[in-house]
Amino acid sequence: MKSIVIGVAGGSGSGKSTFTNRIKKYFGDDVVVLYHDNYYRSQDGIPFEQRVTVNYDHPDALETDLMVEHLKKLKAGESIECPVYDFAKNTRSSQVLRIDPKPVILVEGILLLADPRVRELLDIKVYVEADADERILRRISRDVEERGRDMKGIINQYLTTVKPMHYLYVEPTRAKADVVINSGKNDIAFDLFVSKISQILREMKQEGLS
Ligand SMILES: Nc1ncnc2c1ncn2[C@@H]1O[C@H](COP(=O)(O)OP(=O)(O)O)[C@@H](O)[C@H]1O
Ligand SMILES: Nc1ccn([C@@H]2O[C@H](COP(=O)(O)O)[C@@H](O)[C@H]2O)c(=O)n1
Repeated sequence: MKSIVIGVAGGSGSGKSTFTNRIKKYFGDDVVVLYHDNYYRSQDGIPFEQRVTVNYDHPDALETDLMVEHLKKLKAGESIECPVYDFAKNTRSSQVLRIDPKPVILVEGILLLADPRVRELLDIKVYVEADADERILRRISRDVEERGRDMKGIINQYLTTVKPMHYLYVEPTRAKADVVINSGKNDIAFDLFVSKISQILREMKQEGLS
């Protein structure tokens, strides 16, 4: 099976998942999503109090080697067993997720475009942009509602690591993108991607490649 791989990067809270999930919902079984977040390193060896002090916005916090290996396998038509990250515990859960290859592979993550090995595997590179104040406001709601965090911790993490790492590692990768979209809820960008992906799927089906 031949696949097209689309990478979606951008700051935390920019709307990457919103955009990616909308594409996934539209195309259903033709699309698989690989979340770089699931490749955050296991912290089982250190106590919880120490886990909350880790810099999760530095490239070293992620096991990108494993994601690159998995992405290569998916591209080669092989299934993978993806780790599943538990944000409330700041470590990997005991679950793994079997992911089967599909004609469209979406890969999503803040630091996706920071790694040349990942960039090399992407056919289309997208950067989702949003103002810093909107990103932090969205992150506060999301982290409280879905990631088991409190305000004090969110603010401290934002000021000590999230913000400085964003300007050091995430924002510079905007220049590596083929397409920069303003907000994950951008209907024009969504329509353009639907039409591009539909065209690619049609060509793959005509050539008998998917
Ligand atoms: N353009 C937008 N307007 C309002 N809320 C948004 C917008 N984009 C995303 N959100 C909300 O912000 C939160 C974070 O968005 P998400 O897509 O998960 O960001 P990311 O994956 O980049 O961290 C979600 O609750 C989402 O519904
Ligand atoms: N244990 C962890 C691991 C990561 N984070 C934060 O997640 C952010 C990336 O995910 P998005 O869905 O927001 O793109 C990143 O900014 C890390 O700070 C965390 O808080 N805890």
